[in-house]
Amino acid sequence: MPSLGRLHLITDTRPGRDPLAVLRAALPVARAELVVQVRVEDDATDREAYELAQRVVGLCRPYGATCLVNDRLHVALAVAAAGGHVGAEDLPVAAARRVLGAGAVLGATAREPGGAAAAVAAGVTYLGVGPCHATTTKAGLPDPIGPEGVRAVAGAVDVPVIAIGGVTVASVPALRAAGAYGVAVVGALSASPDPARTTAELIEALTC
Ligand SMILES: Cc1ncc(COP(=O)(O)OP(=O)(O)O)c(N)n1
Ligand SMILES: Cc1nc(C(=O)O)sc1CCOP(=O)(O)O
Ligand SMILES: [Mg+2]
Repeated sequence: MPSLGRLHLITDTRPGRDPLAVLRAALPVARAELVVQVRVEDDATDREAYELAQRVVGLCRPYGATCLVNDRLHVALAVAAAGGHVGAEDLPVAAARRVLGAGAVLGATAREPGGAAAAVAAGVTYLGVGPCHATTTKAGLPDPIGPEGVRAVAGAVDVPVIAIGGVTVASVPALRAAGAYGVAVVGALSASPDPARTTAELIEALTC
């Protein structure tokens, strides 16, 4: 399995957003360091998810970037994505691993060390850990765990920890210092007036 990219861009498919424009700006900058997670709204159809994921796979290929699909693992298989991401309301990790196969990239959400260790034992490639900071992108999340919450998880597992939730360029150093291997962002890129520049800043903060 190739090494995991450090910058995870999660597609923002809320009304008025243009996830493919953001992706086109980020790809030439981040290249193989970019992991794109196709995440659609809950009320999106499988056909919509499939068509978006197909386009993302095609855009990622020339840059060696990785495409994952959130929740809908049948869509991941259908577009030959590199893998998928699951959380507490999705398929259990062991089942997701069986669906995707041994060679796939499989991420799972973890919010504390116990859940993280269980996900590792069940076969994840990486963990999405958060919410690190307050976010307006997703409702219904628990209170932010901050860098200290990331530190607790990172210290308990031996897979890459991807910090998520309210992550900005400014918050990356503290998250890295806490043991995060990389970060996942929605708003930091989709709301940026200059996504290419913000990508460069995120990559610099993640790799310096
Ligand atoms: C990298 C990463 N971490 C966490 C999540 C959240 O997944 P989940 O808890 O399943 O919530 P939804 O994204 O499905 O609403 C993620 N997607 N990516
Ligand atoms: C989809 C998602 N999952 C989270 C979690 O903590 O499980 S936080 C989140 C949204 C991240 O968006 P932004 O970068 O705009 O804060
Ligand atoms: Mg999910």
